[in-house]
Formats: sequence, structure tokens, C-alpha cells
Amino acid sequence: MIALFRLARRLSETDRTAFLRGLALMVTVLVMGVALLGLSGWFVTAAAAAGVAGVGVGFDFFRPSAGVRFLALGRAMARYGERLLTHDATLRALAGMRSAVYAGITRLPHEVQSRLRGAEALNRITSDIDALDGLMLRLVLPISAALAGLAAGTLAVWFLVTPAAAIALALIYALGGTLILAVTARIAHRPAAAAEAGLQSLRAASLDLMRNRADLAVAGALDRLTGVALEAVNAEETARNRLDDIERQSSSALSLTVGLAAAATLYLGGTAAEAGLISPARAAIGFFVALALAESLGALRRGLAEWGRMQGAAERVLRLTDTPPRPEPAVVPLPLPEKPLLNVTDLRHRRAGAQRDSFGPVSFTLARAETLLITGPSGVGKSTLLATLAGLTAPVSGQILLSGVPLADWSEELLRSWLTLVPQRSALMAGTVAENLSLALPEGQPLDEDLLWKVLEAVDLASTLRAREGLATQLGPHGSGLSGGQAKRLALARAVLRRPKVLMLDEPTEGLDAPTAKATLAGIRALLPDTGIIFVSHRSPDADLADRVLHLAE
Ligand SMILES: Nc1ncnc2c1ncn2[C@@H]1O[C@H](COP(=O)(O)OP(=O)(O)OP(=O)(O)O)[C@@H](O)[C@H]1O
Repeated sequence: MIALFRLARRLSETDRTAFLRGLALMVTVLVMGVALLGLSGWFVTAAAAAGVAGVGVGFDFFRPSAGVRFLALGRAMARYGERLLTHDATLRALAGMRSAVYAGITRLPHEVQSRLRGAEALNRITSDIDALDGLMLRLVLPISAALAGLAAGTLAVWFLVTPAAAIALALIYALGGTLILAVTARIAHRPAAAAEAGLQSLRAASLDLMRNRADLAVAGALDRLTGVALEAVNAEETARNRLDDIERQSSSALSLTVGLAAAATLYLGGTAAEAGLISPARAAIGFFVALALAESLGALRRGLAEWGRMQGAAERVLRLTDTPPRPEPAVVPLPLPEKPLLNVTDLRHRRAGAQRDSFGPVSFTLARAETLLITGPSGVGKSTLLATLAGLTAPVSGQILLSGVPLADWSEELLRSWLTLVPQRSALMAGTVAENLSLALPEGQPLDEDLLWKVLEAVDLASTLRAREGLATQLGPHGSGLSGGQAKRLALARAVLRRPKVLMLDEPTEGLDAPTAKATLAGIRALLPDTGIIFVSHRSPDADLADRVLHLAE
């Protein structure tokens, strides 16, 4: 509930004027609707009464019928303006919220980001934000307009019919409407949340299916996992059917409330007319106003049925938009060129909840222009050591000095310009080779094709690409369209383009034959003569490519 309030405030703050104008038009639509039915009711009754009394010739048909036309047309125009204003403001506010979610994700600690699955992030940015489009349009604005409309209708009935009819109208609408809508919101909460959860698991299952379909087909698991996706479809459909039932039931209950309010105002107005306190035509106004106010409740029905969906989405979205800024050191100390590039002392790492250390204690130094090979059995913590050195995960003890300055004292921006890591499974994107390479360059820097070819030569990939469409060679998702070894070398080329002072490579020679591996590492070294290079490898011939070897033991 608090999350919904906070989010509604944030959305409305993006363009308060547009939302206020939209609300004013929404109230105008309601009030004009109430006036239209009230006037029509009065007109029909008064005209009939004039006919019965035989004074029809003197009855003024023109002004009331002009009023009816004005209200009908004005209402349509106000509705059009209201839709334009509120939908435009809502869509702009949601677009801003999407950017805020993106920004929040990028501020998350690296470890949390690496656990955030692609499908999950996609759900936050699309499904959750979409769920919130009803918050202003189907809840906040209609509730405010309904209250204003009820107040206006009650006042009109008070002065034109009788105070008793006005009180009955306000009480029945306020109590009946609140009760029905509250019950609707309550019983719809669970199915609405289940429908949203079903939709989100369907997206996640579909993405997994599409991404891994070849592996799943080979493992004979494609049908089973398609079954899991279909279960999500069924769960979503069952929850939606339940929501439809609830909406229908609440619709019937609201019709009863409207009927009761109309009957009460008709009875009280009729009694007053019988007593000669008001004319029968004025008594009819109460009845028609009660009918016209039904519109205000109807608009809320759907919003309240979606309450559960919006609430969960609001909580998840706020968790991301409110991600605290990354801690940046207050004073950035200057690197000390006389110190070793890296000085690592008694470094130990353990994941939260793990029974034993991922690695450590480890101590070593890395000089400028030095190449260090890290070896060790699978699972001993080589990749985790590289991630720790790159500042992507924090050690439990020990120290890392980069050019004499503790790693934690480096600003994120400076650290990334000094130090680059190419992980085991490096992310290439769908797009051209040039687009993939340019990710390494500062934003807006023009592409220097000669430089790109130079790094591609260094990783022994230039001749392969020249035989295709060169830098314009198109890659599919995750770099598909290149062999595993070629994709790896393209990722290496991208890292070299950044010209880091420390370059860390996780299994750079995996998937390469011995001569290509040798040529690639030699090419990188030739382009980056002063860089300290750390690389992880299982292959014993790779020891010849390093100045020193650090063996991690279990
Ligand atoms: N995200 C993770 N969550 C929990 N444990 C993890 C995670 N990633 C790795 N581990 C565990 O941490 C330990 C070290 O993993 P790491 O990937 O660093 O080993 P490695 O030496 O690089 O292995 P390999 O040579 O097979 O790549 C392993 O026991 C692994 O199971």
C-alpha cells in the first residue's frame, strides 16, 4: 500500500500540471454526465407534467434541449481532452520510471547484478512498469474524480431535491461503493498477483527455452521444459478467469448499489413532491443523478481488481529505483608509479553462506610489462580471484594494492580505465563486429578503422573477418556467427582496445589450437608492451607464454 502511494506520488511529480488538468477534466466529465442525466430527467418529467396539465404550448422546450445538447457535446470533448492529457502524462512518467529502473540496476553491487537473470531484469523493466500504467489512470485519478463527482452530485440533490435525498445518496454511494470496492480489491489481490507471476514465469521460461533450445533438444528435455512454460500459461489463464469472475460479481454488486441509491432518492424525492415541497420534475433529478454517478464507480472496478498486480510491481520497481548510489571514495589518492602494478597480500574470499573459502590466502605481485599465469584444478577459485582483483566482489581478508593504492580507494571510473577483465564467457552482442568493438571506446569517440584492424590482427582474427564482410560482419545474439575460439578472440580484441594497465584474461586460450593461442597472446603483448597481464589457463604449454606461474592449490 505504502509502495503504491510512493509510486503514485513519484509518477504524478513528473508532470503535476498535466495530471491536475487531466483530473479537472475527469471531474468535468462526471459532473457533466450527472448534469446531463439530471437535466434530461427533469426535462422529460416536466414536459410530461406540462402535457398532462394542458399547458404544453407555453412550455419552454428550447432552453432545456439546448442545455442537453451542450452537456452531451461538452462531455464528449472533455472526455477526449482528459484521455489525451492523462494518457500522455502517464506514458511519459512510465518512460522516466523505466530509465530509473535501468539506472538502479546499474548501481547494484556487481555481485547482485551478476545474479540478476536476464529474464528477471526484463520483467522488471517491461512487465512491472506496464502493470503500473493503471495506477494513475485506473486508481488515483478515478478515485479523486469519483469523490469530487459524488460531492457535486450530493450538493445538487441537496439544493434541487431535498437534503434527505442528498444524504441518502451520499451514504449509499459512499458506504456501498467503498465496501464493494474494498472487498473486490481484497479478493482480487491473490489472483491478480498470481496472474502477474504466471506471466513473468512464462517470459522467463520462454527466454530460457529460446536461448538453450539446441542444448535442450540434444538432452531430450525440450518437451519437458515446453511443458513447464505451458504450465505457466495455464496458471496465468486460471488466475485471469478468476479475476474476470470477481469483476463480474463486483459489477453486479455495484449495479445493486446504484439501484438502491436511485430507489432511495426517487422515494424521498417523490414523498417531498407529494407533500408539495418540490415539483415532480425536480423530484426526478435525484433519481437521474443517482444513476449518472454509477459511472464513477464503474471506472474504479478494473483498477481495484488489478490492485494486487500493481502492488507487487510497485514494490519491485521501487527496490530498483531506490538502489543507493555506489560508494565512491571521498578523496581519490594518486597512483604511485614506483610501486608494483599489483601487490596482493593474504587475500581470501568466501561467498555469503558458503562453508569454505573460494580461494586463499593468496599473495603475489605483478610488475609492469609482466605476464603472470594462474593455474590450478577446476573449482579452486581462479575466476573468483580475477573477479576479486577486478573489484567485482569483495575479499573477506587481505589487501589488494593497485599501483600502491588500496583497490577500495579507486573511483569506479578510474579503476575501469586502469583494469580490464575478460571473463570466461564474455558477452558479445547481436550487431556488427565494429559495434561490438566500439563498446570498449569512450562514448561518442569516432571509430578509427585502422586501429580496429590493428587489434584484430593482434588476436589473429583479421584474415577471417576480411574473408567475410570485414568490420560490418553481422553477429547474432551472444556473438553467434563466429566459432567459439573466434568469439573469444573478438572479446580479447575489445579488451585490448581499452589499453588497460592491468589486463586479466580468464581462459583466453580455451578453444584455440596451440599456434593460434601463442600468436594471440604474443599479439596482445606486442600491442600492450607495458601492461601487466594475468591470465588463467589449464593448458601446460601456456606456461611458456608467461613470465611467472602462480599455482592455486585446494
Ligand atoms: N555464483 C556462484 N555462487 C556460488 N558458488 C560459486 C559461484 N561461482 C563459483 N562458485 C564456486 O566457487 C568456487 C570457485 O569457483 P571458480 O569459478 O572461481 O573456480 P575456477 O578455478 O575458476 O574453476 P574452473 O577452472 O572450472 O573455471 C567453486 O567451488 C564454485 O563452485
